[in-house]
Amino acid sequence: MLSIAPAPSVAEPEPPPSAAAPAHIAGRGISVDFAHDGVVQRVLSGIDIDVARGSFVSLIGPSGCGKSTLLKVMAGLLAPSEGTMTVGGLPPGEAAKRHMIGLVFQEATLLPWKTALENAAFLLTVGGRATPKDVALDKANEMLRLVKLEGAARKLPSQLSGGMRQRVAIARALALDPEVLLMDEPFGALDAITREEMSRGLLEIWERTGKTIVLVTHSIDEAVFLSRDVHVMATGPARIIETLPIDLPPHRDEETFNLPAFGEAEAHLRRLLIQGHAGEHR
Ligand SMILES: Nc1ncnc2c1ncn2[C@@H]1O[C@H](COP(=O)(O)OP(=O)(O)OP(=O)(O)O)[C@@H](O)[C@H]1O
Repeated sequence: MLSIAPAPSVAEPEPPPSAAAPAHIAGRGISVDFAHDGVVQRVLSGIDIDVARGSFVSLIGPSGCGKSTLLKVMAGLLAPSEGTMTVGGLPPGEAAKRHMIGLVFQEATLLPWKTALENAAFLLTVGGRATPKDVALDKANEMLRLVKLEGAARKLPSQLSGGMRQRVAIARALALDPEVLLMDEPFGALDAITREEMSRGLLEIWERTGKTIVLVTHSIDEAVFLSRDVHVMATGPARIIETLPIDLPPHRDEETFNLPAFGEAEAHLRRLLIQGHAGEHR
């Protein structure tokens, strides 16, 4: 089980935002068009989304509906064709430049010739605001402790399991101390048990750090277990068809799966996804 060791310099979670607090991530009328052989395909259409500071939300929807595309707009990796996105009140590209955004993808994409520790330190050692190497390695060590991987600091990626590599990728993203963590199917390539362990570990990291987390996942269970809100997308072109607040106790553990509210949320999301696949919301 991925449990979390003390990490003294990590900020305590912030108090819950008041109803009047502006959204940490705010998208208004987001549309994205891609051109193929001169034909324009509208992938996202008029999406409005608000993510409160310190919240944990998931995006779920049928394969190919545009979840990753929406995450890329939040990350500043893709400019919307229409609409505006802000992160902490800034355009996402500007927020990314200020290290306000951390990214974790399905593949850990570690540098194979660097150790786990050096990989976790990597983003701190590149770019215009590079940190001195000893400071970067101290921070990376602290992050490896946070993801319970300090014992593997000197190992190369080829000597780590898939789950361990993904934990290094999470440590690397957290090392810059971003306000926002955007995660695209981070556990998609892992087996079911490792995936559950990683989910519980991620929840502990979120509870400790108070980051704003947006997770793209295909797993309804994972979305319900981890999220405060689940945004459900449908295809053709993608829209958010429902935002479901997850009515479960704030602290979640093994027992959470047995609560009636868990089963109800899961069944509701399953129905919405089936409708989304069938395009009933078009
Ligand atoms: N750079 C691109 N150029 C052209 N089309 C693209 C590009 N990126 C994504 N698409 C198209 O946009 C649509 C949405 O893709 P996206 O990866 O966002 O979906 P997704 O919901 O994340 O899918 P999955 O769940 O399978 O990962 C797809 O039809 C895809 O082919």
